[in-house]
Amino acid sequence: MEDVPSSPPVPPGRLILLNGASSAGKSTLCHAIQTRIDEPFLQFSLDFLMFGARVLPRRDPEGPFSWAEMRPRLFEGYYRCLPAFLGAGNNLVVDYIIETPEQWRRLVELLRPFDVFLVGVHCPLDELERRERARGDRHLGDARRDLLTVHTFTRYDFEVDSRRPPEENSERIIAAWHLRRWPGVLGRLS
Ligand SMILES: Nc1ncnc2c1ncn2[C@@H]1O[C@H](COP(=O)(O)OP(=O)(O)OP(=O)(O)O)[C@@H](O)[C@H]1O
Repeated sequence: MEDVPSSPPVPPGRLILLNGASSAGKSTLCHAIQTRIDEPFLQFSLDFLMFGARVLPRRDPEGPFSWAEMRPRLFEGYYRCLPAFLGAGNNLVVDYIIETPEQWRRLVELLRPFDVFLVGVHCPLDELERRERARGDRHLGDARRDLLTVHTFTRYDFEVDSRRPPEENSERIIAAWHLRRWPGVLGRLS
């Protein structure tokens, strides 16, 4: 029987993962990276499932669905998408707010085999709260709550001060990404 020609194997995609408090400017930075970097990166944010595209049904306190029940399933589903996209050869630029050690452990477990560049996005509380108020689409107090813990779970491959313009920070992140060492911080975690 003749061999059926198969496609050459696709190398896994690379991940640039931005962690910082709500309103730190992560999504803005993801977009700035995407538009400047010299190869395609898909932006894939948990926000796309939470705030857009009618993925979630109603979740006001009176129901009819229990957000407390749905939340861990939604998050776990999102986490599992990341290695799926990377394994299929897609580069990803992702923003995330690490909230608990369990979340971080799960992400490390799923992402350890991949080339991950971990970026801490820092912003002081007064500026976070100014942005939070100006946006009007975020719950006031989320940024303050996040800031207490978000940077306590891991070290980073690179860090930025998000008071700097996103154009400047994205250029710095891209330059550092090109010079990254292997494995990165996430890959060196046990
Ligand atoms: N460097 C910056 N200087 C001033 N404002 C900024 C800067 N970066 C982002 N912003 C503004 O801050 C707000 C929040 O930005 P963005 O949506 O990127 O934050 P985020 O970290 O992704 O937030 P969330 O996690 O809540 O989705 C937006 O109104 C954005 O225009």
